Amino acid sequence: MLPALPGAVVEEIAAFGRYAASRGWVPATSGNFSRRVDARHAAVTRSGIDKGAIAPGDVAVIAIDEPVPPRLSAETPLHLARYRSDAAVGAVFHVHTVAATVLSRLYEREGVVRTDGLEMHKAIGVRTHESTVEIPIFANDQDTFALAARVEARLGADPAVPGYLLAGHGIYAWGATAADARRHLEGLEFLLACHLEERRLR
Ligand SMILES: CSC[C@@H](O)[C@@H](O)C(=O)COP(=O)(O)O
Ligand SMILES: [Zn+2]
Repeated sequence: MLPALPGAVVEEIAAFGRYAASRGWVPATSGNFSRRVDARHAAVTRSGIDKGAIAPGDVAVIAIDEPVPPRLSAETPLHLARYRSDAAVGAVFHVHTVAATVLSRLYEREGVVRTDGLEMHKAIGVRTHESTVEIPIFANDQDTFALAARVEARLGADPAVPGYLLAGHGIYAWGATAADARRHLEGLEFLLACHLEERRLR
C-alpha cells in the first residue's frame, strides 16, 4: 500500500514550480520535481503538466524501488535513482535553464563545466571561494533508465557537487530538504550564468 500524499509535500513542490516558472526555468512544461515522502516512497510530478501551476492531482506518490507507473514524469528514473543512492536526499529538482543548456553543449566533450574563484561556491557546500568546482555533464538520452544508471555510476556514493547537467537538456540538483535542493539549484545556476557571461565578454 502506498502512503497518502501529504498536502505539505504538494505545496512544497507547487511552490518550487511557481518560483521556477517566475525565473523562466520551466518553459513549455519542461522540468520535473520530486520530494521524498518516507524511506521507501517519493512524490513525483506527472508528465506534461505546466510546472508553474501544479495542482494536487499533478503529483503522485510512488515506491522508490518499484517500476515507474504510467503518466509520471518521463524522467522519474533519474529522480528515483538519486533517492536509492543516498538516503539523505530528500528533494530533487530538474529545470531547463538557458545557461545549463548552452554550457552543457559547449563542454559536453570535457564532461564538466569548471568554475573557480567564486564566492557562490559556498552555496553548494564548498568552504571557500579559493576553489574549483566541476559540475558533471552527461550525454542526454531518451532512455532515462539507462541514463540514470550512467549518472549514478559516475556520481558515486558522495558526489562533490549536488547537481549535474544533461547535455543540451538542463540541470538536476538535490538536497536533504526542498529548501536545500532549491539553494543548490540557485547556486549552480548562478555559477553557470557567471561562466556564460564571462565567455561572452571574452
Ligand atoms: C517539454 S520538453 C522537456 C521534456 O522532454 C523533459 O525533459 C522535461 O523536463 C519534462 O518532462 P515531464 O515528462 O513533463 O516531466
Ligand atoms: Zn527535462
